Amino acid sequence: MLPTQSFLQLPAYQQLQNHYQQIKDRHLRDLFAENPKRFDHFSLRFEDILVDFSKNRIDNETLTLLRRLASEAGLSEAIEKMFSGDRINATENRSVLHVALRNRSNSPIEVDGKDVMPEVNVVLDKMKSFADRLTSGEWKGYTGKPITQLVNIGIGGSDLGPVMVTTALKPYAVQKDGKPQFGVHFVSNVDGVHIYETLQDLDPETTLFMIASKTFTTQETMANAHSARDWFLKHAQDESAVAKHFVAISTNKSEVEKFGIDPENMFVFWDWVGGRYSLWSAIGLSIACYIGFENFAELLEGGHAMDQHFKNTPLEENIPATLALVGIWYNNFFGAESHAILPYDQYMSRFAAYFQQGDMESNGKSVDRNGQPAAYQTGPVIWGEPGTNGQHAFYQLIHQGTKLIPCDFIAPAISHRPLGEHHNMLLSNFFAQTEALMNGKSGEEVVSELEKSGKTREEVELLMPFKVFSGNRPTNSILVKQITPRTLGSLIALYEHKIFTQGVIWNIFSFDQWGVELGKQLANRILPELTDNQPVSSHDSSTNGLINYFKELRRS
Ligand SMILES: O=P(O)(O)OC[C@H]1O[C@H](O)[C@@H](O)[C@@H](O)[C@@H]1O
Repeated sequence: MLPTQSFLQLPAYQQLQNHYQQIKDRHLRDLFAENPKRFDHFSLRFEDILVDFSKNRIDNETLTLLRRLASEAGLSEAIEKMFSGDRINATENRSVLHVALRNRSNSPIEVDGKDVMPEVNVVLDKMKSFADRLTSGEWKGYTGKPITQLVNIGIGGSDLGPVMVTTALKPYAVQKDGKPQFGVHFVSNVDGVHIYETLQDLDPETTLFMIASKTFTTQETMANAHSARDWFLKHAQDESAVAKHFVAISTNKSEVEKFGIDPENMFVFWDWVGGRYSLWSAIGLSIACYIGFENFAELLEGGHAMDQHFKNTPLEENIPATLALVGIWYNNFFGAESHAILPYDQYMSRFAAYFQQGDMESNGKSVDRNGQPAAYQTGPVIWGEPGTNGQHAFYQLIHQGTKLIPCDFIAPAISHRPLGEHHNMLLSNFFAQTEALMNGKSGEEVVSELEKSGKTREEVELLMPFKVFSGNRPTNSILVKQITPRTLGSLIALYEHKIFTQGVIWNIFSFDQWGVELGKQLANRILPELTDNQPVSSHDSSTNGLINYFKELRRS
């Protein structure tokens, strides 16, 4: 690995620190008053997606310096390396090519001198033909009935993407008799409750399990897959029936065979696809079956279009880079520790959860690419819920709490389920929230409001401080025409590239995830200790105490 320059040593970092001193006390209200064209200057469009980042505590100088930071960190070289198959995931010695999975131009992308596109296309064709056979009813269960229920068994990257996309694109589900043709279910947690509850309403004759695991060794997924197989065989009583009801999605052929899944029913992907970037690969099989392959291809198209934008657009107009830089501004200069993603679309209810993995597993790192401790903040805590639910839960803290929480508000102009005034009501909240967060409400405004409502002078004085909103709380607004497969593909890719850009600037490796290993190792060590009721003494006093109390409780 070549030594890389620390984030803190980038010349623009120092300049930004000085600039921060000038801007930190400026109020967004004043920035807007000074520049009536602020929206025009600080918003970007991509197809029908509008990204308004004008309600941020930035001016032209901020953006100039942030862009300089990106250039000094070598962002364009890094983009070039990713797209050309360089092994940028250095700690695992792997290329990072989710962009190849959605490379609809089909231009060659090489890993070690070999174009990966032909094999990508072979798998896409296999997915298409499988989805078509399920939909047409040609693929039948062991008693000759067509499949009606799909169960994806996977966790992390082999679960969250398909969950999020099938939820977001439910209006595109393949229809039969006026209803989605397939029920789609996701089992991830090793808690037996998850598989138990899922199987309750399923009929083994019409259920198809997709065992999704890059490694095919993940404890949770293997446990759930074996329980599903046991449940299935209890009914089918015939091993040969498994082939009609279990398919595998993995990079690990030998483990798939060991499990007993016919290699014919295996959909492969490659080590250059990171788990949290894998919904575009065969991991998206449940998506392709549920919404139909044409719509899945549209999702890929949308992702590809955003890839082209990211790769070919100068920093001044580059949407993922701009959102990344604005995020760095708060994370590293204002000291913001978290970032909220707030979709005003019920179908997008899992979007924030999806990017909890996407962002936090990628950029939750404290060692830089030189192997040195990163003496600065890296990835933020990502969280969020759909609007308007969040408003009645945690927005209090965003509006009046002591923490600065930059937020992304996302909304479609057109609802898939227009119903009376619902969508206008939803969108009025979307617009109102970012306005309120920006402007706040001053002491004078509160006093005049209270006086108008007939409060006494004493009451006004008492209440005033609690009703003041300081405002100056930053937001991005992302407004799209409608959440279509293409738009969703672009939005996902937008966030992926935002994460990538931030990782480059923080000089960290965004595509490994060593931090998930230790807990797994220790759980494997503890599991055999739980088989009997003998007290344990091999751990620290807290862990011993907990294990021993657990044994006592289950015995009594
Ligand atoms: O697909 P697999 O191999 O079952 O891994 C599932 C998940 O395991 C770990 O938590 C991490 O490595 C994740 O990135 C991954 O998505």
